[in-house]
Amino acid sequence: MSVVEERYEKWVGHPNLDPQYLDVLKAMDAEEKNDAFYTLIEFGTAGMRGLLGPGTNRINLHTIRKATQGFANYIKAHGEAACEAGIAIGYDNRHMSREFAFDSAKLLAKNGIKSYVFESLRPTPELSFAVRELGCFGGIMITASHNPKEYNGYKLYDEKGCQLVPALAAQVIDQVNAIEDELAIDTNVTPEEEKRITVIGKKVDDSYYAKVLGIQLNPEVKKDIKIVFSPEHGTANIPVQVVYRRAGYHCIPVEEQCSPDPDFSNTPTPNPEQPGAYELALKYAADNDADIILVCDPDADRMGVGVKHDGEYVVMTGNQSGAVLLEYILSQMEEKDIMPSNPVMFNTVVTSDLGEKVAKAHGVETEKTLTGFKFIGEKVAKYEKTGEKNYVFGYEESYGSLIKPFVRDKDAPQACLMLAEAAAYYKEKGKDLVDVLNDLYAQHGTYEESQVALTLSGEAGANRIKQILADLRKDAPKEINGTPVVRAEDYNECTITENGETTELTGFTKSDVLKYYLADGSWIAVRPSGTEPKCKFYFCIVGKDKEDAHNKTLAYQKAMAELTGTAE
Ligand SMILES: O=P(O)(O)OC[C@H]1O[C@H](O)[C@H](O)[C@@H](O)[C@@H]1O
Repeated sequence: MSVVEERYEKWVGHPNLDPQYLDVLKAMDAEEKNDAFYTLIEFGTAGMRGLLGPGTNRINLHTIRKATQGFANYIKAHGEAACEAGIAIGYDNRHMSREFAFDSAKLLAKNGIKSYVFESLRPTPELSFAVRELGCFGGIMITASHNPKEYNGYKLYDEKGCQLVPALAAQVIDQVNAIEDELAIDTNVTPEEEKRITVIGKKVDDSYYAKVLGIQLNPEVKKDIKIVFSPEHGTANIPVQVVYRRAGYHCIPVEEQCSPDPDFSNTPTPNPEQPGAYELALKYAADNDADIILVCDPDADRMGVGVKHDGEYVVMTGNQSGAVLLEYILSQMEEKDIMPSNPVMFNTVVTSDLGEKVAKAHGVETEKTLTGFKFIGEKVAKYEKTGEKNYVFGYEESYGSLIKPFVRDKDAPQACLMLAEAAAYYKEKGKDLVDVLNDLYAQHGTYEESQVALTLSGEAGANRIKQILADLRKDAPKEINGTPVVRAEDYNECTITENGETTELTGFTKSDVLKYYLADGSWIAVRPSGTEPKCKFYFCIVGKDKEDAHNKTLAYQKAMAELTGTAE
């Protein structure tokens, strides 16, 4: 019997299989079976994420229990104090999120570990906040963030409110892998054990909202702006609306997308990276003559921005909104003379260079990390301890940013408040946020950042993605679209190749990323997504003007597609 068959038979025949899964298992065809069982679901960029359904490669009660039992063993290995400090647990609006959260709490309770579970859905950043606010040993967030409705996921946090970085995740994974039978784990608790579970809500909310309101740099700014806001059926709804109300901003919610809905019924996609997320908000904006549009992903760690500019709405990329936020924050810090000593800003190796230039112009150093806000969270905690550098901002191209590090993950409620403040501030000066971006281009060069993400699902897709990277390694491009590659970085082999010489690339955990710097100041990077079945190509292209940058982008995109055999 093949491994797939063996695993499948074990699940179908197991007395502990949760009844909801039996019919689905029985109805699987060969391909579905293979996909559900060919591997064991793994931890990626942001924890464990996958399709909902039965199988070892799926998110379901049994794989979640296996992960939680592994986490419980890891907590117990840290002693009684860790079990007493307990784990904060949050969840979003997705199918099974609440069930997974309370099921995990019960399993922790059976293991003698306390937990603090939110009474209803909450943002990922609030969970990160709650970990430290409640003095917990760690946290669990049940969410698949921006993925489609068929997905769910499991993010783990350490006691600093930061998602587990690879070195810590590896310790948990060892514990998880040591569990042989995920179906044997049961979560029935005695009344005595159940006392270890505490339901939390308003008190933590109020502390979090107070902190969010505290980030304002110009609370007295004239709040003469209209904001259309969509939580995309997710967790941002209440927090963002409360924060706006308390701060005095006029926010027009996209009513159809405010109710928590696991099917995301009234939005084509809840992902601010995709145009569909803005469709309804754009209609609201036009009807209400709004100044800005803000949309958050379901777990409220990402924010997408639309801006009315010359009578039209322009949707910004994460690189653009990040650069604008950065410019606003740094310029205000300077103006108010509150820039800390040794200021540092964080972004990632696939974030546009524009941010680094903006930071430099304000005397702020940039440190780059791999993709995954956990790496930024880790640095925040490190520098807070050493006092060596002072955090001023962190963001990624994937629409996530963090203004103040009382949260150690991306925080959309904070970003929504600061973006509104920036819009109001510049409006008083006769500018919109696209004008601010254009000023940055004029000062630092015109950039066009884009991403081509190829969806390659299942085992075959995963292999294809590996092959694309392997082929690029085997036959490294010397030029792309006729422009010489002047430097190549391989984050897996840890090498830099420049002027025919290869040196060591240090400072990063090994990761399957390739980055090519071109003679015209542009760069292109390739990596597999760690949250979705996608191969991502990133383009950061510099041009003489917008048209030039755009034409070059199209040419580079075509050249990369040809080079990797991925042209349609
Ligand atoms: O490119 P991926 O591996 O899919 O990751 C894209 C993004 O996913 C999540 O939102 C993470 O929290 C981010 O830190 C990351 O940038």
